Amino acid sequence: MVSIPTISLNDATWFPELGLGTYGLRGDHGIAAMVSAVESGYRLLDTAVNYENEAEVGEAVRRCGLDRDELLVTSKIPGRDHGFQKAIASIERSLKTLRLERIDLQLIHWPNPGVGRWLDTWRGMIEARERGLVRSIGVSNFTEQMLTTLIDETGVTPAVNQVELHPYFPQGPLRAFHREHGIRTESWSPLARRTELASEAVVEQIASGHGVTPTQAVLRWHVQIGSTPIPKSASPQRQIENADVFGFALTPEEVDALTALERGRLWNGDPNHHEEM
Ligand SMILES: NC(=O)C1=CN([C@@H]2O[C@H](COP(=O)(O)OP(=O)(O)OC[C@H]3O[C@@H](n4cnc5c(N)ncnc54)[C@H](OP(=O)(O)O)[C@@H]3O)[C@@H](O)[C@H]2O)C=CC1
Ligand SMILES: O=C(O)C(=O)[C@@H](O)[C@H](O)C(=O)CO
Repeated sequence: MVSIPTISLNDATWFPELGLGTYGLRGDHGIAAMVSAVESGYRLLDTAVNYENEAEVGEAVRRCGLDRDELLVTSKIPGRDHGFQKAIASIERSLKTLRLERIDLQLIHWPNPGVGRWLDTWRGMIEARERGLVRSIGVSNFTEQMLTTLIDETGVTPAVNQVELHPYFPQGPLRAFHREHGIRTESWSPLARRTELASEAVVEQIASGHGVTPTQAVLRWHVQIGSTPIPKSASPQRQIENADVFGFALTPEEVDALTALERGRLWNGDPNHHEEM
């Protein structure tokens, strides 16, 4: 079993330095994959209303037999549920589907600028936290400008911003903003969804120097730039490989060499334009 270290979020709750993405993990196979991840040491399961697997995530939490307080579940409000009351109702539906009494980290999945209600949605999440439905609140795919508005208008700083982040899109300016405001960065598609990243010469070279796999070198890079990666894997073996990145360290030069792979977003997901209902 791998021991995954934790950090403190800006609301003084704990948060792991690495978690499990669950997009595409559904049905009995999905539950088994999540349970095996928890048995390997994962303590954070990342879901969303739109993944249509909250029922499976809740079942995995119950089946793995750990004390509920030892596990964190993240879910995300979709664009169709934006608005103050609609956000609260969305969270209540998620709790019902999960069959859990609390969501540990609730995020706004995408700002959906065309809907134009992310600020009201944030206010709804603040209310949901006050009612004890969720423990921590954060956002996903928010820009510096949007984060500034949330903070200025409500006085509540998101605990987390989960964004596309990998060596091809290292998000330097956004990470600097997060650091300045005490927002934890979380990396989605941390392996760039297994595009050619793992076979980049520089990744292979760094990995072989440490006696680890290219995937482990990439995940270690996330840890060292201060972002929590949530790699998805359905395979128990690959889950262990992905989590086993806390026994070696990249040099600052190696971190920089991976960051230098930057070439931009891999998908058409600019939060200023992307709409996802
Ligand atoms: N907030 C947002 O807007 C978004 C959030 N997310 C979240 O981020 C999570 C992770 O991102 P995702 O897009 O899934 O992409 P990842 O970068 O995590 O890549 C997942 C792919 O890599 C493969 N893989 C995983 N580990 C290994 C390994 N060690 N060796 C070889 N192949 C491997 C997986 O296959 P296999 O399962 O067979 O191992 C899968 O095909 C999602 O599951 C979701 O929870 C994702 C997109 C957007
Ligand atoms: O997986 C998620 O959480 C998403 O939001 C995806 O739809 C993501 O936006 C995507 O796949 C973009 O191509």
